[in-house]
Amino acid sequence: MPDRTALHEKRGIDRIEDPLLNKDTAFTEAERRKWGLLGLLPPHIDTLEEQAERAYDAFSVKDSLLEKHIFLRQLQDENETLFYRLLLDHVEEMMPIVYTPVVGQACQEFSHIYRRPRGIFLAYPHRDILDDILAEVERDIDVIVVTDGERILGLGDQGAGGMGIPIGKLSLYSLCGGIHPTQTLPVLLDLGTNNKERLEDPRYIGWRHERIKGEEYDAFIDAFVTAVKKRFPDVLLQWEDFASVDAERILAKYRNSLCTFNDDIQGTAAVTTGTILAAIAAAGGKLEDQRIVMLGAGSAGIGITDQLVATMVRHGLGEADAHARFYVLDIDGLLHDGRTDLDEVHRPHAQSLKNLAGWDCDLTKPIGLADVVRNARPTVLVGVTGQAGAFTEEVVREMARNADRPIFFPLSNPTSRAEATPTDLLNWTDGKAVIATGSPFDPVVFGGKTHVIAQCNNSYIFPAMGTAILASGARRVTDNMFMSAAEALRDKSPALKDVNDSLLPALKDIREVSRHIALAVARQAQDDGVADPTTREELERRVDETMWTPEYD
Ligand SMILES: NC(=O)c1ccc[n+]([C@@H]2O[C@H](COP(=O)([O-])OP(=O)(O)OC[C@H]3O[C@@H](n4cnc5c(N)ncnc54)[C@H](O)[C@@H]3O)[C@@H](O)[C@H]2O)c1
Ligand SMILES: O=C(O)C[C@H](O)C(=O)O
Ligand SMILES: [Mn+2]
Repeated sequence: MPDRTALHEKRGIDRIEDPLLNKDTAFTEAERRKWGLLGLLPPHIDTLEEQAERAYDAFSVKDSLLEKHIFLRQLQDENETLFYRLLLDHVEEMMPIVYTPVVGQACQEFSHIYRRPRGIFLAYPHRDILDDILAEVERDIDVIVVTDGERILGLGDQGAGGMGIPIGKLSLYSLCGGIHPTQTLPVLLDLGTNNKERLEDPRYIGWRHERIKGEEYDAFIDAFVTAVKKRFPDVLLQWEDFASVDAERILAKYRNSLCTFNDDIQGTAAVTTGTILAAIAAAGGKLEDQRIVMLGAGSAGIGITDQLVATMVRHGLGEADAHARFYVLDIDGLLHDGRTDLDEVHRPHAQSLKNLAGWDCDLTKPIGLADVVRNARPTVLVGVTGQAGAFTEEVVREMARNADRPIFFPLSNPTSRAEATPTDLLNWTDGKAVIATGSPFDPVVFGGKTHVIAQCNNSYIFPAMGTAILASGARRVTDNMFMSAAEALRDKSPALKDVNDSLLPALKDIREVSRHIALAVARQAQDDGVADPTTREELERRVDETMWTPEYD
């Protein structure tokens, strides 16, 4: 635990204005006297519960989702304990407001709804003094989430507005994983933006410049990582919403030199593997018997395919046989070994043209999704394109002709980017579709049956990853840790007990689920030798100790 003694000495209005110390109307009479707060506060003394009820009333009268987001963000900046108490009391209602999907709109509108700063903005013109900037952070930090804002959900380049994402992700570290908010730091690397609308917007708060790329970009990232290692040597550094090429290069370069992971690649892979395993187990099948189409070959698509291949290999399949079960498509169609435009990351995922002999389509032209589904007769279709409607009616109906319980995962965020809606999927498959989405959707009633739609979002994984790493003192993040997370999530699937139930546990149980995953991951870190061994009881004790519940000290 960091030493927060110095911060605790704040008095008067400074104490009220510090969101980590503020109790507002819940300061007791004794505290008001001790800290010079008498007169600054109205005389009534509330409990935290009463404050949460008042805050909920105020939240409820806001008439747009963005207004609700602004309200909650403001509360977070005023009183973090109350913010998290309120969120925990209303997880299902409020998580979509502070996180996906509304956070997407908040990033797009960031410069217009901006109230006050949170976290650290590291802009390119300050590239020589990143150390000095981080040295000014008063607190010891255990978790950083960093973005350069270039691929914000499926909404593209949002420049400095991308800061909404690290803020939202870290809110979930505290809400779901129980990491104390004092220990978290959102970071925005401002290397410019190529979003014309932002550049032309007089209100834009970012560095008004086209994006820096190439060697200068890499040097900036290197200076950032060096500065982080110097100021916070043991920090967990999570990369989020970078363009795919940068995401992969950065992860490969730094994953063995500090405790770090990329959430879009690895967190997404773990949640999707866990959810697919649950879907298949619930239907009585085996992963290694599936034929899987991955629509989208970016960070998410490649990360998910890699982990599913690794899972099949763990289940006894040879690596080549496992790869042959996947059909991965990018914007130019199916990846196959006849294509000359594939890079190193994509080549292992290319189908062999030999395997496609006999396909009823022109193999010399780009092979689209409809061709793949007609010929390969897949049982699972995952969408990670950022393209709404990419699962067309034709494709979905074809899937339903070939599989009893076709599995559809339109995972793109936010809601407006989902490859298909659950309602369409159920209509087009006569209710046979097994569905999980990236953004939250309401349950759908079809044929008199209510289908609860699981939200297959990396939010089931990354907060637990943080808890596990802090509790175990892990020094690196291994692939096995993500495998353990996926399996631990699968084991919590309500569908394993009742095939008609949701594929994933309800968000109201997210703390319990995160704790379960965190324990599995922490144990794996020990088994992998990246954390020091302890007894199981000791590890459990540390996980529980790491998980803060929002209460006033
Ligand atoms: N549910 C989750 O937890 C989760 C996690 C990560 C990403 N995502 C979502 O997945 C989407 C993609 O994320 P990413 O990081 O992989 O992005 P990315 O930009 O790295 O990759 C997008 C990929 O989709 C391909 N593509 C685009 N249009 C296509 C089309 N019409 N047909 C076929 N392929 C097409 C591109 O060629 C590219 O390979 C985003 O919308 C993001 O919000 C969801
Ligand atoms: O942010 C999310 O909701 C999930 C994921 O990290 C994404 O980029 O879409
Ligand atoms: Mn992301």
